[in-house]
Formats: sequence, C-alpha cells, structure tokens
Amino acid sequence: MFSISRDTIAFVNRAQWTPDARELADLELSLLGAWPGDRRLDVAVPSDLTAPVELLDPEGLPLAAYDPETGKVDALDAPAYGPFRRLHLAPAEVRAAHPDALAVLVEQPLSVDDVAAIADAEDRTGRRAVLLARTGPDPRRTLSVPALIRAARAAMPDRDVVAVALARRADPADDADLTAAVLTAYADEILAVPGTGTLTDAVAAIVAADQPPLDERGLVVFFTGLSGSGKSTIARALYDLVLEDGRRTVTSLDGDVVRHHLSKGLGFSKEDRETNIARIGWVAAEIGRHRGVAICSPIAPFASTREQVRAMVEEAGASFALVHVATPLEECERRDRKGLYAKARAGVIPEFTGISSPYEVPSDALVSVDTTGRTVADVLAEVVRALVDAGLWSEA
Ligand SMILES: Nc1ncnc2c1ncn2[C@@H]1O[C@H](COP(=O)(O)OS(=O)(=O)O)[C@@H](OP(=O)(O)O)[C@H]1O
Ligand SMILES: Nc1ncnc2c1ncn2[C@@H]1O[C@H](COP(=O)(O)OP(=O)(O)O)[C@@H](O)[C@H]1O
Repeated sequence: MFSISRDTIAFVNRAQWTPDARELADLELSLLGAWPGDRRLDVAVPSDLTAPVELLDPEGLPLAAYDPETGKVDALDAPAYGPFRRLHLAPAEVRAAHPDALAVLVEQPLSVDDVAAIADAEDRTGRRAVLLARTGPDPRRTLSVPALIRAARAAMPDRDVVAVALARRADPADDADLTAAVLTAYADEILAVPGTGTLTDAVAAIVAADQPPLDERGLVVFFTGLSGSGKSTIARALYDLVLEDGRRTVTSLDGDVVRHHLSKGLGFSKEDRETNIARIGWVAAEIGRHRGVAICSPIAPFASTREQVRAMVEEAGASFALVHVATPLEECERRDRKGLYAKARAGVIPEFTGISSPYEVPSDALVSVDTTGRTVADVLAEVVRALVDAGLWSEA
C-alpha cells in the first residue's frame, strides 16, 4: 500500500522563499564554508513563513533550509546558476590545490602595474597568486562579472581565477571586515592591488567590448502619457528614424499592439495595468541587454511601475529614457480619435485614464513634450535632441 511519511509531509509543506541577489551571494559563501563563523547570515524572509524556510535559487531550486530566528542554514543543494559556475570554489578546494596561496582580490581589470606588484609579492613570499574575483553584487562594479573574470585570466593567464560571491556592504568598515574574513578563508596571505594603471591590449579589448560608449549600449525609450496624447505617433516616427539610420536594431512595444499579443486578456484595473507594464519592461530590458533599441508607448500611469521598468532596464546594462508626452487632457479629449473619451464620460468605459482612473505625472522624465498645435516632425526633433544631449544617441 502507498503511504506518505510524516517527513515527506513536512518537506512538501515547507515554506519557500527566493532571496535577493545580495542574500543569495551571502548564502553561497556560507554553503561553500567561506562565510565568517561569527557573522549571522541575514535573509529577509517574510515573518509569516514558518521556519525552517527553504531558500530557492532564481530558477526555483532549493539551496538551503534557513532558520530566520538563528540565521542557521542547512545545505540542500549547491548553487548551479550563473556564468563561470565551475570557478565558484570552496576555500577547502582552493587550499587543497594551493596550500601556499597568495590571495589577490580582483575587483577591477588588473593593470600592468598590478601584475608587476603580484609578481613581486610572489617572489618575496615564495607563494603563488590565486586571483579571487569579486562576483557578488557591487554598486561600484565597472565591468560585468564574466568580463571581470575574462580580464583577470587575460592579465595573468597562468594563474587560477576563483569566483567569490562577495557582495559589497554599504558601510566601508563593515565591508572591509567581511572582505578580510572571506579572503582569509581562502589563503593565509592576502595581497591588495590598487587596480589602477594602464591595461594590456588584451585586457583593454575585453573592457571595451563589455563597456561600449553610452550611445552604443541598449536603449529603451519609454513614452508615457494620456490616451490620444501622441505616444504612438511619435514612437512610430522615432522607430522609422532608427530604421532609416540603420546603425541599430529596433523593436516597437506599442501599448495597443502589446495588448493584442503579450498582454492579451488583461484589463485596466491598477493590477492589470501594472502587470502589462512589467511585461513590457521585461521585454524591453532583454532587448536592451542585447544592445538593441526598444521603443515603448503605453499609458503607464503609475510612477512606481515606471520606476520598476527603469530599474530592470538599467540592471540589464541599458539606458532608460522616459519621455512624457504631456499633451493636456482637454486636447486629448478634443482629438478623441477612437471615441473612447466620449464613452468614458458617458460611463460606458470605466477606469479610463484621466477621467475615472489616475495618471501620475512623471518627475523623472528626460524630456516632456506637449504635442498641441505642433507637427510630428517638430516633436520628434525635440525628443531626438534630448537623447543626443544625454549622450544616448548620436546623429549619423
Ligand atoms: N480604461 C481605459 N483606460 C485607458 N485606456 C484604455 C482603457 N480602455 C481601453 N483603453 C485603450 O487602451 C490603450 C491603453 O493601453 P495601455 O496598455 O497603454 O494602458 S496601461 O499602460 O496599461 O495603462 C489606450 O490606447 P492609447 O490611446 O494608444 O493610449 C486606449 O485606446
Ligand atoms: N505633434 C503631434 N504629435 C503626435 N500626434 C499628434 C501631433 N499633432 C496631432 N497629433 C494627433 O494626435 C493623435 C495622437 O494619437 P496617438 O499617437 O494614437 O496617441 P496615443 O498613442 O498617446 O494614444 C493622432 O491622431 C495624431 O495624428
């Protein structure tokens, strides 16, 4: 007969939580045995979840059982996500391979001077350098994690590079303490290098490929404004301009069009509008990640949702330009091309933006354009000028 044990029931019922990027980095160090024994592992688990909570990786794989009371973790599985995963070694593995290592923290591409300093220290101490690349979230990061690792390998091809998921702390003293403790787990001797000076051609090429000039990075131009304000019209004109220019690939994510495909079935409640914008933002960020241009033109009436899109896009390494199409309600209503305002006024369409649903005017727009009494070409020129002035677009 088939029976389910109490353990199985407890396992199936376990609360689950996906930590944020900083917490996942800390958890990884803890699972590898690199986290300082005297430091509590903090994961902001919602208080209504019963301990122990299973901590999941971004793909839903349970990594550890966590007790929010004590901060204790019990390993369930090894992290398996992220590039260069094979370089994420435990201190014990590094010490077994290199008992006399000289640990060098790599946060920037190693310069010619850095490499010379490392070689000097190796001669002086009789130790061999192991390059510990800081791969945890770091607001000061100037290179993507894969590029940092590639640059470290290119600078010192004969040395081992180890990826250490050390997340930057906001408090400099706290950050220095944690960094020292984690490095000491890997090696008895640590060398700090300045991370400044000239780069070899090979390293410089990796940096240049990873950090193109602003006007070659992904770009999301996000038009927001009332229905009938002119978003689609100007967005289409910009789209054609990018195609005519020919230097960049471009995708249009128009409000109406998105609602026929990506957001089919969604309505106009606050929740559905937020879902709609989050979807547009997600796609736009992916386009930006590939250095394309995405032109979005939904109403996007809520500031917080627009901010989320900005964050997603910037996290993907692309630029976000918010364009407020600030044509006043009276003019939009006068145009009423689709007859929607008349229906909204008559109460036939509920929750209509500007009439019976709010529009939060942006305070973070790159440019704000009122299309009243102006030609499309004139408004387009103003938008392009704003993009050029911000360094996001260059005239051919
Ligand atoms: N209740 C209500 N409120 C606002 N708009 C409405 C509504 N019902 C239908 N429509 C039509 O849907 C278009 C707006 O869709 P969006 O996806 O851009 O809206 S949102 O960003 O999710 O708020 C909008 O198109 P645009 O005129 O191009 O803005 C309208 O044609
Ligand atoms: N300078 C202008 N820029 C954009 N649209 C304009 C302008 N002048 C008049 N219009 C008209 O206003 C209407 C805007 O509609 P649309 O672009 O669909 O707005 P939205 O996408 O914001 O709903 C169109 O009929 C367009 O021809």
